[in-house]
Amino acid sequence: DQFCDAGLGFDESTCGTTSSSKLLIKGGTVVNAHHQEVADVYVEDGIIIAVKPNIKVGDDVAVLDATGKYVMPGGIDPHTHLAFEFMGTQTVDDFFSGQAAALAGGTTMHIDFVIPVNGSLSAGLESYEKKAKKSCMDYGFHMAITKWDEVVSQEMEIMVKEKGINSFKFFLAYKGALMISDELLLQGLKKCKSLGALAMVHAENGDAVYEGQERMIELGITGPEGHALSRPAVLEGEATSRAIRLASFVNTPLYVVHVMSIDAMEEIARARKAGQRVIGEPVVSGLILDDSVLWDPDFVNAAKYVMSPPIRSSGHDKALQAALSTGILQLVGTDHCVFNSTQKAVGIDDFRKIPNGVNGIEERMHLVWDTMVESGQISVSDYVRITSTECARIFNIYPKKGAILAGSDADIIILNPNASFEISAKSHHTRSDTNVYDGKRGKGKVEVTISGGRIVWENDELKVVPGAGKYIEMPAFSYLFDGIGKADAQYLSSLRAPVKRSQSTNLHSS
Ligand SMILES: NC(=O)NCCC(=O)O
Ligand SMILES: [Zn+2]
Ligand SMILES: [Zn+2]
Repeated sequence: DQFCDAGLGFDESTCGTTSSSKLLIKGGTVVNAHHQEVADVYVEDGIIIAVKPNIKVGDDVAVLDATGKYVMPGGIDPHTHLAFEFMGTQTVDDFFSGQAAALAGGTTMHIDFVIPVNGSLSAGLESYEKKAKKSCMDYGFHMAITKWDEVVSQEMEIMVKEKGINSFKFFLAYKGALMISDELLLQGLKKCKSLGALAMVHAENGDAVYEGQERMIELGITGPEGHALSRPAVLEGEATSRAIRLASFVNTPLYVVHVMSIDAMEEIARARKAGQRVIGEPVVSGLILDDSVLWDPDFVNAAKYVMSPPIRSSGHDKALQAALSTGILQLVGTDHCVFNSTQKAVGIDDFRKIPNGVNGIEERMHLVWDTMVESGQISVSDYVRITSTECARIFNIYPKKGAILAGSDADIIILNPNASFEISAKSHHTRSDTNVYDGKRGKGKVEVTISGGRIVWENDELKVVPGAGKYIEMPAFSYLFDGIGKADAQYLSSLRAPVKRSQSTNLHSS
């Protein structure tokens, strides 16, 4: 058995496999999204075989003592960008380094966004399949739609029916690059609905953002603060509202990615209250940071926080936390999209050129625990729901993922609520030289990560194997589509009801 250390100087070519295929986790509190109990968890060949008290095993089984600790499903990050070519450069984390960082922080699966090549979905998928060959943990794909024609429409069908992709992202921002029109969004929503695929939106008004950027430059505001000032929350609220209303018009479920503001969150709350199927995904940066950092006189420090939609002023963070704890927002992502300080420095004289994106894949599980559970805002079960189970349900891979149940994949973490964590750009596992959470400390530490039945993180050591990660196909028609057809049928029959008109007295022939 040979493992690979994911630290600096790692040589992917020298790695072998693997650890004991039989594992018993003893005496921990096993937490699922709807239940928790003290029990043992027995794992064989990457699958959970049994969850019950006092499981007896032979000497050939590796035993982990989890007494006094929580045994939970590994995190699933619904929103990442690894090896992403964006704004003239490429993210520093690829499918190996990003996933290694994830495992060190208790995340055992992520869903990344395939970007089409010149609008071609199949070319985009081919390129991401190559990038993902070095994966050391399980992953799935969403796909962006960047242009519209008959070929794209047919390729969407292939992606869903043959390639295991059940979600498509529409960018309403990044004018001149990824941004699409309302006309395309409508076509895309209709196609998603017919395929049982989930439409996702990056909700900012890209035309207005462009206008806001011009304004800032005219005013001579060229630093990172110009990023926040040029794309205020009202533009996120507008695009969120527009996308939600168009999804309502088509009657198809909608997933709003990186909800960063009260404005966007309130649009989601309103729609959900009216019975619409809208999912809201806050990301860790929006939950715990505020935009004061963008005014830091040190460019390197300010630029590392540039992402879109921008991190908002203090108050939005707390409101998003409250929305998460009360079910207005459903799950937490990261939008992990990392550029180092040299890459960010391209925008030293013009904030519009700073590559957009922040880290989070390694930090999400700790920061959500500390912010939401330690503070008393949510229960441990709800923690499992918002970091893992809800994602698995939305993308239709539950209970293979997102649960500690017999038959589920053995993606498991052991979290010690009495230990503490500290985040540092010096010791983190992403390839970036900066970290937007540098210096943050908190309670609750992921002491063990098990991925596909193998212990990959223990005693602060990472042992990962490139190529060990599997592509997880995600079937269409998740629970979000249940009943959509019935609602359509009711609507249609209401339209077909004859209109009773009396003979008009004003119409008479001469
Ligand atoms: N969010 C961000 O700034 N970068 C990644 C691309 C996106 O998700 O919009
Ligand atoms: Zn986005
Ligand atoms: Zn993103």
